[in-house]
Amino acid sequence: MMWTFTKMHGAGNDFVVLDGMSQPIEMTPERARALADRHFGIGADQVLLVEAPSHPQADFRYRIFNADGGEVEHCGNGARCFVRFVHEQGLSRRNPLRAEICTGLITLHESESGEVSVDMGQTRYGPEATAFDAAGLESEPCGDDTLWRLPLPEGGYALLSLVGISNPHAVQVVNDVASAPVATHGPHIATHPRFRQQVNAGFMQIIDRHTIRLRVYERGAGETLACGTGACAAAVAGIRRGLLDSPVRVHTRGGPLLISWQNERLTMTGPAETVFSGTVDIDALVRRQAARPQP
Ligand SMILES: N[C@H](CCC[C@H](N)C(=O)O)C(=O)O
Repeated sequence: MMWTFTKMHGAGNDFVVLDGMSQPIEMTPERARALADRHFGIGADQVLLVEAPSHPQADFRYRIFNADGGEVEHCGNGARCFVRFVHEQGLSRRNPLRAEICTGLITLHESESGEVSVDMGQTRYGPEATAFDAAGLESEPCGDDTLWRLPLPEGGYALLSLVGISNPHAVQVVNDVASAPVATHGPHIATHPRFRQQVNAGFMQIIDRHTIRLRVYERGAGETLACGTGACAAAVAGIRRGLLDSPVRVHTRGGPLLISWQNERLTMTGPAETVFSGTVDIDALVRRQAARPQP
């Protein structure tokens, strides 16, 4: 079966975007993995699927699949690309758009300059918001936040803020993101059994009260050049810890994002880029990848 797709990115976090309105698309973990594979497929951090909504007030349903094939709750950079895609493909001229995600509705607005602002929906905190098993674990208060001491393989512990932006985040402060142990502590935290649904592991460096640098080891994708929900989680954690004030400019390896958090309303603003479009024989792609010799 031939699928038309568009390759896009938001601050370097890249996506395969599919219009499930004009073509019959049934997404499976195998198909998402095959599309996202950077050597045998198209290559992306996530696959985004645009569908007709089931919520009466939504314009579209917006589904997100990580490179490992898992369907997840939210993707901030993807949301900006989603609204650009809908407008570019002529699926709707509405602006702002209302998209249905698993926890409700988010509102997206594309400005004349091409920047996109997203009302990121609900923000929650703590173990309940991140499916974290805190039993028997030490914690410490920090401003309005609670920091959890997650033991590290080499001894010591990571001091984590737990934030839900519909998807789960564990954020820590580091002295220097460039030298932070993202490649080792990232997967340790992201796949730690205490996180029953795994977690996105954020490493933020405080520059001043309105500026941070951030790296995120993403659940189901590994380190990405940018993570929109991760930028939101880091800004919220920093504000709750008393280290930051809204708005927060978040410098990621793929570019800057602006996060505003006022009266519990969380807004992210940033770029969305279309790279190319194409067609792919999805069944042949999955078949070829299934036939690959195992190392
Ligand atoms: N890896 C995330 C989904 C993508 C989030 C990120 N790409 C963003 O821009 O928010 C998760 O498993 O919750």
